Amino acid sequence: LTDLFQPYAMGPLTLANRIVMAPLTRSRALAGDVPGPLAVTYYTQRASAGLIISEASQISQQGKGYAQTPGIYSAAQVAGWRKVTDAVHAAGGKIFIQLWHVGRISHPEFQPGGALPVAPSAIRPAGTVHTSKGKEDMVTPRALETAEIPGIVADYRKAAQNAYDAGFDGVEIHAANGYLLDQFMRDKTNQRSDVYGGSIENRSRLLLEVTDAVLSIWSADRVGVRLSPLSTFSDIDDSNPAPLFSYVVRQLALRNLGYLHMIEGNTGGPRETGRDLDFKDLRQLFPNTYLANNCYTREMALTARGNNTADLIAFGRPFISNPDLVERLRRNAPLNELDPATLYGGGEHGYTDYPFLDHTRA
Ligand SMILES: C=C(C(=O)O)c1ccccc1
Repeated sequence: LTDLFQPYAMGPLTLANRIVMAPLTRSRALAGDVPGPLAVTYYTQRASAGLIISEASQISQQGKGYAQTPGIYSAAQVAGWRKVTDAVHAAGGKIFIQLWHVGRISHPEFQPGGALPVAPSAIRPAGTVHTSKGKEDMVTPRALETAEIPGIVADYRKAAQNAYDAGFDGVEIHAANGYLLDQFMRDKTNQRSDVYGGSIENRSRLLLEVTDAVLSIWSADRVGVRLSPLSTFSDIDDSNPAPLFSYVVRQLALRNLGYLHMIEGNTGGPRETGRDLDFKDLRQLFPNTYLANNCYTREMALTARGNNTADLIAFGRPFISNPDLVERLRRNAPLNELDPATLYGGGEHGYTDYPFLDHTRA
């Protein structure tokens, strides 16, 4: 018998079950990068998740790297998100927002005044970015001055306050998948010689300063951090991830954060990378909730609970095509297939029109 579908106490919150909707970029924000009415429907349809973590939401325009991703730095964005959180709460759900700064994974088209994207060091990422002109190579970013860092920390603090004003139940700091905070932590992208570069302590400094800024707004039990120690997504990597992420997890544990959200393996798969890092070791360092993610199936989630290798399991793509994923997993019912053509951009097709098991619900 499994407890996967039983309530779970996470600090002041009681989650209806141990199934979490992972953050999923859908590129459907409206003008001003405001979540629109379809977002209200989309998240409300999925409110049966024990916890919803919103799509990554940029803390400033500088933190934006993709078309139509929502922000959490303007009054209009806060008002848009308020409609989402009110509707999710009315449906009995719980929702955190993921705070995002893309760093170098961007393009001047998205940047204030057409400026270069910013990063710990001026190292051009391999890969392309979708701009209005189509797929373009990414550019060499500008290395941030040491004096600019406090301003970015302040942007995270303000975004955390905005998240509170927008009615979220908590915030997740996005420190995964090769974006700004990950770029600072990993030595492939951070070759700074100031207090934010070189040693593990220095490369982890920005994440911890951001975490402390968020903790000046939110109680620790409503704050999570997402990490992807072995991911190479967005051309990120580190020469020695085990000691780096052991240090980071210990530091997050000292802050008594509500949860650690771990992408186990390479983002989107494979889970096995052959690298010398054991996620069980990282979990042992963290006393509170461990939220495991990356290609989990129903069987893997049941096994994870059976072996207690994770407290909560986050599902991404399955939640896109199955608004009632929890009920389908509970019944071991068939899952709707994901339509990759409607993952990013567009309107309701592939967003709010996936069917429920009991077809009475639209
Ligand atoms: C925020 C993302 C992440 O964390 O990987 C993302 C962004 C664009 C496409 C897919 C995923």
